[in-house]
Amino acid sequence: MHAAEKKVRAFVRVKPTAHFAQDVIKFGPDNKSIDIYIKKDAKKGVVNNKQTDWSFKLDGVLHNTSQELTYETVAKKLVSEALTGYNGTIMCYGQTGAGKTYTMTGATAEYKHRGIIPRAVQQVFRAIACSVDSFITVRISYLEIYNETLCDLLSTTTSNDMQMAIVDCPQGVYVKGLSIHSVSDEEDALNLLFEGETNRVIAEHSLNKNSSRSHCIFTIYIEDLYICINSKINLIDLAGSERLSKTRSEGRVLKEAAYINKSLSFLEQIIIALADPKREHIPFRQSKLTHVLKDSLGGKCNTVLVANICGEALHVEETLSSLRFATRMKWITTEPVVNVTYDSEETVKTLEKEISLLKQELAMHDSLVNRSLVTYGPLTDVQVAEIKSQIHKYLQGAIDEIDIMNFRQVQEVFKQFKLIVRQQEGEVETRLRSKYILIDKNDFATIAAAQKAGVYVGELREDRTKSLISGRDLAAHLPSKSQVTVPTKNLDVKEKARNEDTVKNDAQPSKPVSEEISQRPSSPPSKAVAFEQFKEECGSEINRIFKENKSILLARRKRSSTVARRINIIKQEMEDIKKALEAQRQERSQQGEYVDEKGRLIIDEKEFLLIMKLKDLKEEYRCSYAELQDLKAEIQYCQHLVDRCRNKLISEFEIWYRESFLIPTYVQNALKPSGNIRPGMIPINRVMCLEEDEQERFEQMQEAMLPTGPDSVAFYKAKMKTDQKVMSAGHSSL
Ligand SMILES: Nc1ncnc2c1ncn2[C@@H]1O[C@H](COP(=O)(O)OP(=O)(O)OP(=O)(O)O)[C@@H](O)[C@H]1O
Repeated sequence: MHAAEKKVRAFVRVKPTAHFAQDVIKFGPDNKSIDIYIKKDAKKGVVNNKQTDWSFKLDGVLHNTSQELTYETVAKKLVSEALTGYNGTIMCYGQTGAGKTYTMTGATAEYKHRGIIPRAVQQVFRAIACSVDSFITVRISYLEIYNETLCDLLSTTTSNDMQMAIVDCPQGVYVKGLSIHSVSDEEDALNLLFEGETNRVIAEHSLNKNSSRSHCIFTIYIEDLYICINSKINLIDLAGSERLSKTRSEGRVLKEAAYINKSLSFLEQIIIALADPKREHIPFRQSKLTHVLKDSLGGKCNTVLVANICGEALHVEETLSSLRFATRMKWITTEPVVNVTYDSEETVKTLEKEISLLKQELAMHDSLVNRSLVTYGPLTDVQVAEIKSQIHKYLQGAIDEIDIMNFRQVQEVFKQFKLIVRQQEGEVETRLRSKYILIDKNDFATIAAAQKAGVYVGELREDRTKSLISGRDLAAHLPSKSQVTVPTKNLDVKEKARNEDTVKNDAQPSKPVSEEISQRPSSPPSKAVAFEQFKEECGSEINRIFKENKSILLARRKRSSTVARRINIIKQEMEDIKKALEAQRQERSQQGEYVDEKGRLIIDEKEFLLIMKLKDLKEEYRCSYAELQDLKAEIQYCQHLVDRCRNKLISEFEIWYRESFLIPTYVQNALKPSGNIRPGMIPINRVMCLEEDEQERFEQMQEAMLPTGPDSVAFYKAKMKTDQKVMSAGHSSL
């Protein structure tokens, strides 16, 4: 991809102070230039050639500028370009205490004062939330360079001296051994930021007790798998740049200051070298800092520098040094390019070559098996129409097979079948809708109303979120008491039982939930007592159906044992008749048998009657046996319904009991009819956790009361989690 040349952008941010040296520091009206005036040193005598005033031109002067405006000016564009595949680097440079960390991370106690990193994280996740067809992954790393040692601020292993090294590779520089963490949302990313912050090595320093003596690089890696681009945003908080003499350091702090000075002066050298187009070799490897920043400074990256300065006259030397550094940075040119995960042009070429080879291979294969008419290109309209007609013939039974020609044709055949299935599904649904009313399965109120009115409510298997109510118009059916409630066969007893129960039900309407809440006893009643109450009130409908099914089952069982008894009697009677017939036959054979002119045996009337009786009994036996079989099937079916009703009754009772007597009042409020949670929707474990979990309650309260609105929730949640971790680490170390 062709890269357009760009300059590094440099801004200066002035830390607010009550003692601003207005005679020394002057801002230009364009808000881009800054002039420094130093009075001539009288001690140096009349001949004093030392320069006393300087003028610097930058991309912007941020004086008395809010964190928000600073972000808008410095970072917003760079972050949005990172989302389109450009690497970006933002660096804060300046003396200790000048506001680098404030600019980069910000004050973590207050959302309004958050710095560039949390805002960049928010911008990235907002962009992800807004994009419809992207598949973006975000990962985070946090590196610290302290005394020329690489340190992983987010290391998950206990020993941090795992071999970390800066590695140059064709894709750029990376730190081997640095942990990179996937994050799914803003809060996740902020958790890592705050965790890293607490891990930063803090050294005591005579200028600022909490001065950071290390360089920190927070990196956001973005990868869009959908459009195959990736990028990273390096957000760098450099160590204080003050000169050694001024720090009055000693011992370890002196050593730290020496390292810092060395790496920053190497950084300065690199910047001078980069700004010189004639320079061929840039000594990036001189220090860890410059090596890590190789991509960000001289590379294909958008780079922004913020020089943080103090406004007091006392710090004018450091201010001058920082402004010089910023001006030099502005000379550097970069060539930002989109990082494509793979070279699409090259891939297309390779694939085209492969396709043409495969086509040749196929043609050769076809000619070997004498298949000369096969084509492998996309199907024409005529070919698609031919396939359609074949499928219709196949479905009508006119043909038994569809000829398979090639893979495209097979795909088209499946596509056409799918279309036909969809079309038929649509027709079936239209037919169902003309006969039934579909209601949402979770719309318990409507379902309960329908059931109460005796309307059969079934479930559509294809779409389990819908329930099915028979009848064209629910309103028309609700008052009707004659609808079937349970999907049984024509069971005669159910009608009467239901009508009786429905009348009872109508006389005892369920109490509204809010009323129940207000009447809640101080301690929960025993389950046995509560169960009776439940059956009378909320569970009356399911209890009614349960009782109804049970009575049907009992009736069927009674009938079944009557029929079984009758079968046994018939069997006994048949045995007796068979014996009597046998005796008759023996008697006949002893007395001599008579036959008619056609040679058929003649029997007496008694024997004839016995045979007829046996025939009737056999028929009765057959019918009773068939009825018994039917009854057995019905009993099994009814038993199944009774079991289901019993289970439902018990499970609904359990939910009702917990929600009525065990859930805390503030959750009860959410369960009120006006609340967005309906009874039975909250898993009880979670509800009980809520009661125990003060933490979560606190979070809820925070969400409701945050002064800066819902945007700040992720920030405060992450902050709170980090504080808790620190506190618990503190407790455990006590
Ligand atoms: N623009 C600003 N507005 C308000 N307060 C600021 C601003 N800049 C810095 N501060 C405050 O000044 C103090 C020092 O700032 P900060 O810690 O950011 O300095 P630093 O340059 O990062 O120092 P170090 O080199 O030690 O990391 C902090 O208390 C910070 O809140």
